[in-house]
Formats: sequence, structure tokens, C-alpha cells
Amino acid sequence: MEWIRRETIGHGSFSTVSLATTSGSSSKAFPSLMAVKSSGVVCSAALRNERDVLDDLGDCSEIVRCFGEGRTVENGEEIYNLFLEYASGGSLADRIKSSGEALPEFEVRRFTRSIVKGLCHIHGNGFTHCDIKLENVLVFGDGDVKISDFGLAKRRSGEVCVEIRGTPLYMAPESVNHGEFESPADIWALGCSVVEMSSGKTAWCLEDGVMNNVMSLLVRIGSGDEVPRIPVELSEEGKDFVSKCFVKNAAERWTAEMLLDHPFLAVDDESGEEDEACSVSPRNPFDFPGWNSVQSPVNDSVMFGSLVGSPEERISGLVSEKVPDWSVSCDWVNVR
Ligand SMILES: Nc1ncnc2c1ncn2[C@@H]1O[C@H](COP(=O)(O)OP(=O)(O)OP(=O)(O)O)[C@@H](O)[C@H]1O
Repeated sequence: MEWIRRETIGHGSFSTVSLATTSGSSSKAFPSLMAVKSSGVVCSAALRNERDVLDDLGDCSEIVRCFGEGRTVENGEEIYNLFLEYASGGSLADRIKSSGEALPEFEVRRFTRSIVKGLCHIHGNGFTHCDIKLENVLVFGDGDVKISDFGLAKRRSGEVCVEIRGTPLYMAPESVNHGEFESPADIWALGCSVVEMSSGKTAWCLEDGVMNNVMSLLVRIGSGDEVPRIPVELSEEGKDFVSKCFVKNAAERWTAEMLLDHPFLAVDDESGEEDEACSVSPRNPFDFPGWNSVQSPVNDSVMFGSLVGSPEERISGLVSEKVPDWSVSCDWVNVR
């Protein structure tokens, strides 16, 4: 592909994202404007994983499209580049930060519906995203949103991850306690994202204002019955939706497919009107006639944590020297 790197539009833990314009014969085969996500070849594992996962996922209108990869040599360094659809509106996190406010509920419903559709596609193809958060939901010129950043995504395995992955603020109880990163963990993170869109504040910070201790956060997530407080601003349907994401037991948490039928998301795609067929909230998972479970197999060693150490050991491993501002999610440290 013939292309020219333009200005930088974003930074992640492992990459820099720039605008790219195509030139020559590539202008016909590819969009004239793209986002190029780049990192040194030696530390490009996450980017290459992203490419592989996006290839396997194929086309989905709720997932950022990938146009291919390429290598360049810049300032003497070999660079790995991934070409993506350009989202001119930045991320949903940027939207909330720039307005300093919660989003109106009709938008929360619309964006959530898109995220859930994207998750249905990801989970239906046997993958877990592992880093769902508003920074990774991009806004396009037409107002649509798409899930991005598949650097941590993994195929469903039922196995325990020895390493902890994702962003602590969005981590599910089973991930903190047992190293389980399967599709239910994405649903928990979805719940955190809906809270953030509808309150303008991160899920676990609602009660305390500023929470500045990652250890106490992880203990709260991992132990007891406490779940993030559900924003009072949300409608009853919204509160019910979020409560289905914040089921502590991963096996009982609703799946993306079930959530897609929840009345909170019952918006006719064309008219924006509520879909009659979806207007009654199922009371439990068995109210879904065509429900196929995507529940992960539970193995004994996972349940007793014998492969990866006790929750205390796992949580201690997450403590960092860095002192972030916990009141905004962008400053949370990604743990890989
Ligand atoms: N396709 C895109 N279009 C427009 N902006 C983008 C695009 N992809 C990424 N960005 C911008 O770049 C930022 C960093 O991208 P991304 O989160 O994908 O990188 P990363 O290295 O995987 O980061 P991390 O894993 O730390 O979240 C995003 O928050 C967003 O602002």
C-alpha cells in the first residue's frame, strides 16, 4: 500500500495512532483517509494479535475495520503498522470528557445497543475482547460507534490466564479472583461502561468521589456481594439492564445475546422507535425461548485458584508505583 503518515491522533500503551492518507494506485483500493496504529516491530505482539483477531472476526458494522498491515523503517527503527477505519469523532471517553457530563439516555441506549451487537459477533465467533471500556469504543462521522483495540482479545479457551489483562476499573470478579477472562468478563465491563455513559463518572467512583487505592478497589471487586452502584439518573429499564451485567457469578451473568433482547435496547434500527416484541423484560435467563448458553466450562483448579495463586497474591501483583488520578478512567493503568 502507498501511504503517507500524517499527524498523531492518539497514544496507547503499546502504540501510536496517526492519520494516514493513501496515494498512487492505493487511493482506489483503500479509503483516502485511514488511522494507522504503529509500534516498533520488536514490541508489536499486541498489534499483530489485533490484526489476527480482526481477520478472524471478519466484517461486522459494530467493529472497527482493518485494511491490512505493513512495515516501514522510520528514524532507523523498523515499525509495524496496522491500517484501520478512521473514527473522526474520537472515543466515547473523549466525548464524555469534553462535555464533562453524562450522555442523554437515548444516546446511552443507542451506543449500548451497538456495543452489545459487536459483543454478540465477538463472542459468537469464540473470542473475548478483554478490554471493553469507553476509550475503546470509537465514534464515527455518522454518529455510529464501533468497538476497537483488539490487542488483548483472545480465543475462548476455558483456561486460566496466568497474567492479569485489561483495565482494573472494568475488571470482573472472576478475572480478579481466578484469572478467568471469558465472554462474561466483557459483559461486566459493558455494565461499567453503561454506568460511565449515564453518570459521567467511572463505575466504582460513584460512591467515594475519588478512589485512590487500586488494592482496595480489587478487593471490593473480588470479594463480597458489592457491585458498582447503579446511577439514579437511569430509567428503570436502564437500571435493570445494568443489574444483569453486574451479576457477580459469571455463570449467571446475562450473555450479549440475551442483553440484545432487553427492553433497554429495544429500539427499531430504522425508525428509532421501541420494538414492541422486546417491550417486556424477561425475569431470568430461562425466559429466553431460543437462548443458547455460551457459559464457560468451570474446572476445579479454576474454582479453587490452585493454578494461579490466591486472590490476595494475584491482587498484590497488580500494585503499581504509579499514582494515577482514579477519578477518570483514562488514567487507569492497563495491566497486561
Ligand atoms: N481507528 C481509529 N480512528 C481514530 N482514532 C483512533 C483509532 N484507533 C485508535 N484511535 C485513537 O488512539 C488512541 C489509542 O488507540 P488504542 O487504544 O487502540 O491503542 P492501544 O495501544 O491498544 O492502547 P491501550 O491498549 O493502552 O488502550 C485511542 O484512544 C483513540 O483516541
